[in-house]
Amino acid sequence: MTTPVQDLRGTPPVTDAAAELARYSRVLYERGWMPGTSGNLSVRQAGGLRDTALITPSGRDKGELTRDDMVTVHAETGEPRLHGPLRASAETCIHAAVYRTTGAEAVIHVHSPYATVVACRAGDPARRTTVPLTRFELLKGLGLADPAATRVPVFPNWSDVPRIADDVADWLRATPDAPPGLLIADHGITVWGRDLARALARLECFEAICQLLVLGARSREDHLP
Ligand SMILES: CSC[C@@H](O)[C@@H](O)C(=O)COP(=O)(O)O
Ligand SMILES: [Zn+2]
Repeated sequence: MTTPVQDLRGTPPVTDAAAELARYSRVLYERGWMPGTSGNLSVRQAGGLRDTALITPSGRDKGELTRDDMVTVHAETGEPRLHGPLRASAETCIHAAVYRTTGAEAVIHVHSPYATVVACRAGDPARRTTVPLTRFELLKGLGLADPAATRVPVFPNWSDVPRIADDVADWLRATPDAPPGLLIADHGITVWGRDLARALARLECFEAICQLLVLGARSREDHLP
């Protein structure tokens, strides 16, 4: 994908969540991280609407979305809140798993190339594995308790997506110091944060670290607890 990437920092502030989702989706599509309708984004609503989230629709070109395309779902179950013409992302349950087990307010899932290569190499079709990350300066961009080392989980890419969501929720409940992201084998990466800007910044760090790993940088395991 060679189209210039719109500079988020140069665009006017957006006041509503649905328009912000559309804007971030367009930027991620233009970056080449959401090819062929892949990828999905969501934001948890605030205040009295906190039990709901807005998420991108399923099967749509993520570079063409508008604020009117976003779907309202229950934040922690993923069930549709309002029934309209568009179906919520097929991976809504994974976003809901993150919302009910972390303090996340925004979740981004993309099929970015280097994270996907790492997820292919480290993934096991039958069980969860982990990728050790140590020493990389970019770890400081993940908001970790210990910025020197972490292990990123790689979940099996079950065809039954709710099974992936159950694996994710189980692991996040059992791993209080989990990094704010996960890999799905042969599939992609999901990252979260207190808002879309923070989730995007963390996604960029994950993708850049995965690029270093693919290019041959070694992440020694001898620093891991
Ligand atoms: C191009 S197939 C990609 C999908 O199977 C899925 O992995 C994905 O990321 C997007 O699903 P969606 O239901 O559009 O949110
Ligand atoms: Zn996907």
